[in-house]
Amino acid sequence: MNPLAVISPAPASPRAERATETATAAALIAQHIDVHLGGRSILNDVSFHVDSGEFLGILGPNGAGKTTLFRVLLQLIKPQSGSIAFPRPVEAGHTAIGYVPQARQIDPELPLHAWDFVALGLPHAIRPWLNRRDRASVQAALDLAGAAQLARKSIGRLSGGEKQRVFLAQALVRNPHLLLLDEPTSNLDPGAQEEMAAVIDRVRRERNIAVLLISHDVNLVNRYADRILYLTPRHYAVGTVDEVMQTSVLQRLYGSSVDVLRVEGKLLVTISSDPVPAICRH
Ligand SMILES: Nc1ncnc2c1ncn2[C@@H]1O[C@H](COP(=O)(O)OP(=O)(O)OP(=O)(O)O)[C@@H](O)[C@H]1O
Repeated sequence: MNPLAVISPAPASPRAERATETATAAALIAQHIDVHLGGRSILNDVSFHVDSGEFLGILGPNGAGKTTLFRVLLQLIKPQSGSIAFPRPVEAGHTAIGYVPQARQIDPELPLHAWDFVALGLPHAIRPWLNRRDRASVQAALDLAGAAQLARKSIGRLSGGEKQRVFLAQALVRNPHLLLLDEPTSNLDPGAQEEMAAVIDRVRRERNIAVLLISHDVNLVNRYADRILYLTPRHYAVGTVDEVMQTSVLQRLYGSSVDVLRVEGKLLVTISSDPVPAICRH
């Protein structure tokens, strides 16, 4: 197994050394993150890094702590222990993180064009006018997200896939080094999921943005992610899809009988239960 693929808990020092080795290209280094909420351990000694321009897929069952991890990275939750570093210096006109939260609800009657919705992501959006540079930033973000043709449409009237592009544009408007995307393809049909993932992949390549994308679709992630972080309530693994999506690795993560099958080039995860194995929703 690649030495970057780790199962928690693991000895502390080798991981710390690896994080230091990758510091030059890293957009994010998280080390030994522990989070307790409501008296429960949610994240247990989680360490990983993401390089600039890298696509890290985040998988795991409901309640594993994926969104909690994003909230930690956004500094909305302070971990009980551990450290987070964003090694890339944030130049003028850039920001460290762009974020698209999970399942954002928009009133269908909201009288706001997609263009204005993206402008709300600017640092000084609440003012009577936008200057030329602000307007250029909004247009560039819409172009990058493949949403330019939606600019003058009401945000509430857009389809699910169109809205996701506009959400992505808003997250891009301040030129982030890191994009946190919480299930941006959920509730989309397979074609729209594929389109959205392809747009995200293009964005990170063109702009050298590190992408962290939470998804329950291992096959979608498999097509685009350089590596995955697989979280379960007690343990985690990080590495390439081939390294992590193995029966032996998932059995250690889940602590139960799990099978990873490859059927016609697609990954299928089943949790064995009597009498019929259940297909696992990550
Ligand atoms: N503020 C809080 N106080 C107590 N428990 C919390 C809090 N926030 C989240 N949790 C719990 O932490 C666990 C992880 O939640 P989280 O939303 O991070 O999971 P997730 O992996 O993103 O799940 P899903 O795939 O369903 O979105 C859940 O059991 C949740 O109930």
